[in-house]
Amino acid sequence: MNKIQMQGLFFSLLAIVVALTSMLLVPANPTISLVILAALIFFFGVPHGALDPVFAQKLLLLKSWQDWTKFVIVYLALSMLVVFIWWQLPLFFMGSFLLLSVMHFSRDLNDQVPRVTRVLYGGSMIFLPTIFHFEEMQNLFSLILDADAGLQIASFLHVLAWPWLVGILIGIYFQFNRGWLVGLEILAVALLSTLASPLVSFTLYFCGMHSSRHMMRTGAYSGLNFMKLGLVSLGPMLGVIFIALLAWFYLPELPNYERLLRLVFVGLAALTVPHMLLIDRVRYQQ
Ligand SMILES: CC1=C(/C=C/C(C)=C/C=C/C(C)=C/C=C/C=C(C)/C=C/C=C(C)/C=C/C2=C(C)CCCC2(C)C)C(C)(C)CCC1
Ligand SMILES: [Fe+2]
Repeated sequence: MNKIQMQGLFFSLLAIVVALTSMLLVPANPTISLVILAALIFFFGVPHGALDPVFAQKLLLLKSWQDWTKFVIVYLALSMLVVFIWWQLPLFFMGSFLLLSVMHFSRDLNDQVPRVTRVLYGGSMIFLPTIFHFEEMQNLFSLILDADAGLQIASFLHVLAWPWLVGILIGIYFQFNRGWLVGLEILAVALLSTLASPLVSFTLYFCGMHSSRHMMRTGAYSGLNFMKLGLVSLGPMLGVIFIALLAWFYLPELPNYERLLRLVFVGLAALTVPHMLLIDRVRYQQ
């Protein structure tokens, strides 16, 4: 079993345990839970994007400091454009963000898995929570956008959730026949997103699967060891802290829960666009 397979196995077992025990957990104070989840996302999820310079250097052939400056400006401009769209066209913003996320998450699985199964896997984090946690999902989307848009998005996801579940169960069945471990990974993500509360399931998936796997692949792609990858990510992580502090003060005066929720999800959406544009190219050139 190679390192990626071990990561997949470890994540799957943890996700299944969390999914099955999540019903027994007593609901905690929402603001404190959100602070803990946001910290986990920051320390274990965001660093996978902070490694984007590794890909940028190889793919865009960045050499001089002028090249790097241009890269940083374009990256920041794309992120700012996303924030502008959230502000002006909330429904369009969320629809596109969710669609891009499905495509982005589907790349956790390797190319040997049929595309339709990968897409079903990538969307499970987004569609399946509306089956048993509709109200919580509606509430979260309403806080990030507004009450109207929140209801529309959650209802749309809810309509597709059952067919999505049936589709993914069929995908899991076929995948188990091809290779049990990938089948187990898909099953774990499907169980986690259906049963656990949406923010817990997203955080565990994002840190334990999406981000961990991407960081391991980045190590293999670049040949850099853990220490060197840490050094590469330091600059972008400091950049993110700086931008997050600025954003916190510019966000309108809202209750802390709402403010933090917006910071996390609008922030992730803003970073997703340049991050995806870069990571997509890696796929095509490999
Ligand atoms: C390099 C660079 C940098 C940095 C960067 C970074 C650090 C990145 C990162 C990136 C990242 C980090 C990415 C991420 C992604 C993410 C995603 C893709 C997500 C998704 C999500 C979702 C889809 C969700 C959903 C939901 C909601 C919204 C609500 C509730 C429920 C749920 C959960 C379902 C800077 C800017 C400094 C500068 C320039 C250069
Ligand atoms: Fe990513």
